[in-house]
Amino acid sequence: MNILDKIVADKRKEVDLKKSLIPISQLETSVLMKRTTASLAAALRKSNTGIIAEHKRRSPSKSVINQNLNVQDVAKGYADAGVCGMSVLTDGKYFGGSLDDLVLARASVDIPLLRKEFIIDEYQIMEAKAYGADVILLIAAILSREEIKTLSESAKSLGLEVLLEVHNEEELQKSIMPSLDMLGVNNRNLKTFEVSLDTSKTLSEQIPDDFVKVSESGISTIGAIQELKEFGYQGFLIGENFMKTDDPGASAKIFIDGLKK
Ligand SMILES: O=P(O)(O)OC[C@@H](O)[C@@H](O)c1c[nH]c2ccccc12
Repeated sequence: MNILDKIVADKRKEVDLKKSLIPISQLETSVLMKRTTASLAAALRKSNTGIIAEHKRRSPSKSVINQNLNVQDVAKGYADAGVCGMSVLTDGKYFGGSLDDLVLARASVDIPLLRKEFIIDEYQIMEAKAYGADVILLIAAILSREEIKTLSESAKSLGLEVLLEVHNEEELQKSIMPSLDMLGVNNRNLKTFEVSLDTSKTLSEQIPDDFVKVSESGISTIGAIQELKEFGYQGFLIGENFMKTDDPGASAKIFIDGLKK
């Protein structure tokens, strides 16, 4: 079994367990259910820099990245740096994240927050809203077209935006539908962990113009962003490059200031 299949198999068990312990009716009582959400797509469209900065403690590809940070400090640091949005990993087993990280980030900043998770069930979308997300990630590699449709429509009905992630042409072609807001191209193959920015470059022309294009993973230089912009990308998801430092917010600020020059 490849790593992605393993993650998804574990996720199904986790979601089934949580559903039986914390029913949706309970999630609905969160005060965060009633709030108006912020738009990441709009923030990216009007930005010249387009950085979405991620909170990621560890990953299956890199093991430990940084376990010593306080998520609220990271969130405030990213917001002060001028990012368009923040991505918060909520998977525990493989990425060391949690829904607590999301809710703590929500309590600290007003910028758009993306729940970075392996979403396979509408229950997780309810959770995303109840714990303060504005945007959810859907990964085409683990979902059928029908599932992408149901899940994205359910997100939209809660006022959440949808970032759909693809890694190849087949995933892209099966996924295009109006209930998506942003199309992300993951430069990292989630099955092999190979990273190449060429993935974003090759797929860019097949992404219809009505979606905001986001390039994800393996981005560490200003030059890379300048190049990706020429392929029509307006959003850039960066995790490790910031998280590996002692002060991810300060690192993001230096990076964003560099982009403005
Ligand atoms: O740390 P990086 O290489 O800058 O990558 C960030 C982000 O793109 C990556 O964490 C990611 C992209 N898609 C995912 C799906 C699940 C988990 C993680 C991811």
